[in-house]
Amino acid sequence: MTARRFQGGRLVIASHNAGKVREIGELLAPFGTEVVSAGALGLPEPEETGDTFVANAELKARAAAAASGLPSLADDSGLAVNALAGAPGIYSARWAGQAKDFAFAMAKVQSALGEEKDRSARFVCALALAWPDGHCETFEGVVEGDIVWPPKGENGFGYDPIFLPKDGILTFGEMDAAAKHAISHRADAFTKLVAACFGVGN
Ligand SMILES: O=c1nc[nH]c2c1ncn2[C@H]1C[C@H](O)[C@@H](COP(=O)(O)OP(=O)(O)OP(=O)(O)O)O1
Ligand SMILES: [Mg+2]
Repeated sequence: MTARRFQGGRLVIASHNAGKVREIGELLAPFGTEVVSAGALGLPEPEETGDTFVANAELKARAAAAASGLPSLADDSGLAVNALAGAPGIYSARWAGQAKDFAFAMAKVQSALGEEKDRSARFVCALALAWPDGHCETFEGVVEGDIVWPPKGENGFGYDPIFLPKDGILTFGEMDAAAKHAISHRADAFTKLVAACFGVGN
């Protein structure tokens, strides 16, 4: 099955996370797509009742497309730590609580790991592009790495200061945007989305 192509016009970024909205804008910049965020349109933040990243991305994209009447792109992502059986996983945002306190969420990851030797983890990103008629395309990306402590760097968002990508020397929190986009889970998912829905001749 070939994917449905994005035909141009306005695209809703169906996220209420400013860090994500910024990164998605940077990743879409080369395509000249006119974007508007869910927040700017005053769209509600749907409850994330899915039990996978893909299910939650689909649910957010479909809700935004139905409410706005525009194609909508959602991102559901998170940090999965191997020694914690994949936690916080789809609960990554919820670990930061109502206050969205990621210093607290990062400390929770570190204390859950304790003396554990296996600090391997991955960031996962599911992207869903939904149209107002209910059609939806989904893509997944991943980046492998390790949890480090203490947190390092002021760049990025969320758990970036404790994520050291495999074979890297800087955490995502220390990298500039371009360096993160060269390897991130979000950029990996984007490459697949672009090839399927924005590419020439499919
Ligand atoms: O590149 C990343 N660098 C650091 N942390 C990250 C990243 N990508 C996801 N994360 C963490 C933090 C985020 O809060 C959570 C996603 O949770 P998730 O529900 O998908 O997003 P969200 O609630 O923050 O915004 P929204 O649902 O409106 O898009 O995983
Ligand atoms: Mg969310």
